[in-house]
Amino acid sequence: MKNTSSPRSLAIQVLVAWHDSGEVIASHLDRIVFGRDLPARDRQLAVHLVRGVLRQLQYLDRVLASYSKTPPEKMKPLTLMALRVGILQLLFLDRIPASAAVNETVKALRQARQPRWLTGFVNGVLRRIAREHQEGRIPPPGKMDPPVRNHPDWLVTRWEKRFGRPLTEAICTANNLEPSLCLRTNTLKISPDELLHLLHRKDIKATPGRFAPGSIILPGHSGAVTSLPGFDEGLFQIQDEAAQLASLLLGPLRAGQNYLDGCAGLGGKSLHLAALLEHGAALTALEPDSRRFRLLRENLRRLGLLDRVTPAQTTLEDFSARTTERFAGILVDAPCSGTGVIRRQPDIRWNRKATDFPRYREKQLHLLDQAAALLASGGVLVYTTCSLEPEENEEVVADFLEKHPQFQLQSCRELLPEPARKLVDREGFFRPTPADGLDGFFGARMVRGDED
Ligand SMILES: C[S@@+](CC[C@H](N)C(=O)[O-])C[C@H]1O[C@@H](n2cnc3c(N)ncnc32)[C@H](O)[C@@H]1O
Repeated sequence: MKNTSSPRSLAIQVLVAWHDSGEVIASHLDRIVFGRDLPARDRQLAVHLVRGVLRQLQYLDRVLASYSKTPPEKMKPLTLMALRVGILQLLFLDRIPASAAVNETVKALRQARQPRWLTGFVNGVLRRIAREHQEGRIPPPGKMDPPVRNHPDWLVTRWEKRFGRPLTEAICTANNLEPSLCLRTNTLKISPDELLHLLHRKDIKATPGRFAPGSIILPGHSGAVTSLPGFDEGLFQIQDEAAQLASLLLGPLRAGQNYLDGCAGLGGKSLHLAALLEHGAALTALEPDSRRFRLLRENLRRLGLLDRVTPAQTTLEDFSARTTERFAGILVDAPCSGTGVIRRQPDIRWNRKATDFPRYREKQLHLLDQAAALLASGGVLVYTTCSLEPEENEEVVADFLEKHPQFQLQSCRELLPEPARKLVDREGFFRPTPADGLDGFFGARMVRGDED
């Protein structure tokens, strides 16, 4: 498709590239939308359209199927994505007039040099859908027969077996809504109350989070996070409350002790752990991926934490092979399928296969084995994922404990503030789901006893 930069065109280009490559949507958004000099409004609309299509994909196709003789699965990706982007605007984006939704979508196809018969077909389908929607004849996803969940059937079936139907429905519903942005206050620089004041002074709607101390929710905020007041000064980081609570599971981070974040990524939890260190305690943060490591360093610098945290670009395996140091606590926030964060990364539901879970499990167990060897006697090992799947969570912990009988499971309950304790199950695992208004997470805390 020719590179044009209207928001509809860009959204269609991103979705086609995602369809053709099978790569995560973020890489295409980075290249096609963020890598371009665009007015902020256009960028926001393009992103909104992409994310909306991914959240409503099955529903959009069900609606489309009733207005087109060619079934959606037989259409060329470009036609299909344009129709999905068009229908999304008609059915979900009230602030866009129907005429603009239709005309601009058709224009994007013309700019992509599509033949007249095709633009005519798309125009006709979208106009009929617009008319029938105005007449109230298109039922919403939950009122379709059968209801549309906008998740692959295999995943819904798997969740229904474990969670039951009501909780599965609640999770799917939450995953189909744009979640609010959540901040973690950098309490080393500002108090949560002062940060709330600062946001309110700029007319930004902000409320304290329900579970994590120092968390702030920005309901309905859709602008760039970099333009929020206090971003450049490092007064906060973006982090869901569930992830904020997960860091607390390693606590308390005692004076004079050394701690390790074995899979630091961009530093979400390292930044938080750094703020929790008691006097003289230190944190080492490992991340092998060069792009992530660069962003980890940038984040540590922005929040003013480079004196508390030593970042190292390496794998846990290489680090373990080189060091003789033993740590009082290690966090393994392992790579995972991410089925708990589908509401923030809506493409995950379409990118995953059931056969992915055993592959992740193997890597997760391997990382825990590596971490175990680096832990001092009496040390704490915290294992977290943003997956809802047992293969990656309690089954990994069970395998690990069987292999390492010197470790004992401890309940996560006591480590969490009162409102968050209900997110811990009977076995002591931390297990929020999107139905709690949080990202889906898993956390286990294990303590190393005497050597065997
Ligand atoms: C779930 S992400 C970490 C997220 C991060 N803790 C946060 O809170 O933002 C997992 C990270 O593990 C890294 N990783 C993958 N293999 C690794 C290994 N062998 N050793 C250490 N880190 C690894 C990945 O590059 C990825 O950034």
